[in-house]
Amino acid sequence: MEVVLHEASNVVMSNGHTRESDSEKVCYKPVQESDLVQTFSRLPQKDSVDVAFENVTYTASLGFRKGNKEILHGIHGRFPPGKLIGIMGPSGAGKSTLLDVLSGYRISGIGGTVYANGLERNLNAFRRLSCYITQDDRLQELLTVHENMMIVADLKLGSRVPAQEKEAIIREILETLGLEETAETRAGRLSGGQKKRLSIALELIDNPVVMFLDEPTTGLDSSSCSQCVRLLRELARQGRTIVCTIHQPSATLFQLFDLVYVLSDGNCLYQGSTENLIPFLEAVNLPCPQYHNPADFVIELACGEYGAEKVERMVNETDNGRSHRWFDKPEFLPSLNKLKENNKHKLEKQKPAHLQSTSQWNQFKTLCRRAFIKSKRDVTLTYMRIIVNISVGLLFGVLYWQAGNHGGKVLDNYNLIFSVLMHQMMSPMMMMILTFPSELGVLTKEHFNRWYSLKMYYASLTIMDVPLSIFCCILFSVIMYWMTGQPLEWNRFGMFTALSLLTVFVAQSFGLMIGAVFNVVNGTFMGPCLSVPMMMFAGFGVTLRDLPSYLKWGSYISYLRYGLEGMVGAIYGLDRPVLFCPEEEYCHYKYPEKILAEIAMTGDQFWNDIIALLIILFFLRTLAFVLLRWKLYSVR
Ligand SMILES: Nc1ncnc2c1ncn2[C@@H]1O[C@H](COP(=O)(O)OP(=O)(O)OP(=O)(O)O)[C@@H](O)[C@H]1O
Repeated sequence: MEVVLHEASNVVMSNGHTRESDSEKVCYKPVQESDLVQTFSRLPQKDSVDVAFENVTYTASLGFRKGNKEILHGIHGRFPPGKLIGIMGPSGAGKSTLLDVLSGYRISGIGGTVYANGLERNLNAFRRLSCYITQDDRLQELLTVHENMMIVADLKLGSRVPAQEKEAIIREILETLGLEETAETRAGRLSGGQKKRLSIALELIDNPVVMFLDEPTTGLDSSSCSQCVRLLRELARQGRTIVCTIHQPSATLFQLFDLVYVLSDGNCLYQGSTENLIPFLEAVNLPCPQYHNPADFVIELACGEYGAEKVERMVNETDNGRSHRWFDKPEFLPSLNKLKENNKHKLEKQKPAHLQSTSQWNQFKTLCRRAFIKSKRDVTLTYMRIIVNISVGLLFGVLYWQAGNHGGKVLDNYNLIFSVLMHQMMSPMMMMILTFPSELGVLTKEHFNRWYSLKMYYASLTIMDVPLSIFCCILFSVIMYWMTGQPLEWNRFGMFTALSLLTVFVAQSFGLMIGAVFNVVNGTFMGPCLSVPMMMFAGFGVTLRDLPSYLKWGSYISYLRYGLEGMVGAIYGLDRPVLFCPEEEYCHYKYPEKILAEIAMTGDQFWNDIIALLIILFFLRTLAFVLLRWKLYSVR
């Protein structure tokens, strides 16, 4: 399929005239059954959507006792299908906020009504037809363009579409977007314009009929900007409603938009066709100076450079977006009531459905596959984890050489057990705190665009790390256990390793909980800070017997306490015989019961410790999920 990017149909001249080019001019017509998105023949076909909004307000909370701030002040608007619509305005005018409200990304602090085809928007149904492309391209940079597309095809189309058909869909989209040459290039190595096109391509897989794009041209050079806007225009021509915010477009870029919606400080200054902007300015007695880019001029007006009274005049003329007078052929614009009549029967047929298009199992499988490819591509962290575990194991081995079977080195061995716990706690926890926050941006975008449910993302995140964690833990335990001369009995080694592994999993969950809530800087501070009480209550410095009664609760919630108690039991419990002691030495703790009594442990609590660690693990994993969910929704 060829790349077909039409030239602009009308060129706006600064004298207010428009020059018609040879491409077809699209008029508004009522949305009907036949208004299907025709291009991308292989994609699921859907009806076009006419988006309208009335009296929309958005009030942001400024924080505890700081009150609220109204950002959008009861604006109205109409975004018909088949049009490329640009939301323009100076910085801080409320463009992104309006886009967030219309796309359904913002869910709190909103007033007014948003309509889809004349019917009050049902948020979930609307989200199934739309997508949101963020300003920063949150892509899987380690995956190639084709892999990215295939993963999304698997997530969105599932197994009901055969692999061959998916390949054909991907090829069609990549060719249309001019990305076929880069199919085998990693997303991280693409140019800015290519990344933007890939972001669009990924969303096109399930053929959304409404596309919201936040500043798609930011960071692109003029030729990539124009290529990107032309592409959006072409996608709009296929029946989609494409709404994007745009900062200050050049005259060439401006003319590519069909409709513009100009905001100034949360009010609508102008709503209408691009070519009607100049006549509109003349009508409000603010003619655009000759040879001046009308887009620049209207932004200058919106900034208040020519006085607040002029802004008010324009807001009054458009009736804050209620007026459709400046649309191209407004007489063809169907009324909301008419749209409602035409689409009422669809509302009745609507069945509640999941936001995601495929089964949970399919999402889980695909996310695991993606995580596997990513870990194969970037093996640095994997190697580092293996190397750290080998090095620390060797270091402990050398430092505490054969301390485990020596009656004179029991206290050293006790210190070693605590150090092992420190190692098993700190590295997994810090790894999660440092890596997880960088995933949040991508997760927010993909989750909002309904690629997968949070549950399945979380399940794949939990499962995918298990094999490497087990491998690293066993590797470390074997080296350290053997070199430090711990009792060479399978059951003791098994108990020791099981407790190490559970400590690793609990620490990972603890790190995930912190990483889900805090950014890297705050998390790096909070992680070790919150770990200090865990160490204090582990029974290492102050034995559990000597803990003041009012602090006893601390020992029940410290997961290190169960790790320490269990490991000491595995090494010195189970009726271990008298330890080796050279004749010339005095070995105070050569009877294992003596050390157990000294540190107030019985050595037979293994199963209790395992159960306690499992309960803590379950609790922390659940809490981390709840916090992650809260984090994802709190920003909205
Ligand atoms: N959650 C919030 N709390 C407080 N103020 C907010 C919040 N969200 C947005 N604002 C304010 O609302 C105004 C509009 O913000 P918005 O991001 O929509 O502007 P914009 O037109 O997209 O600007 P830019 O082009 O610079 O991105 C700004 O003054 C911003 O500071």
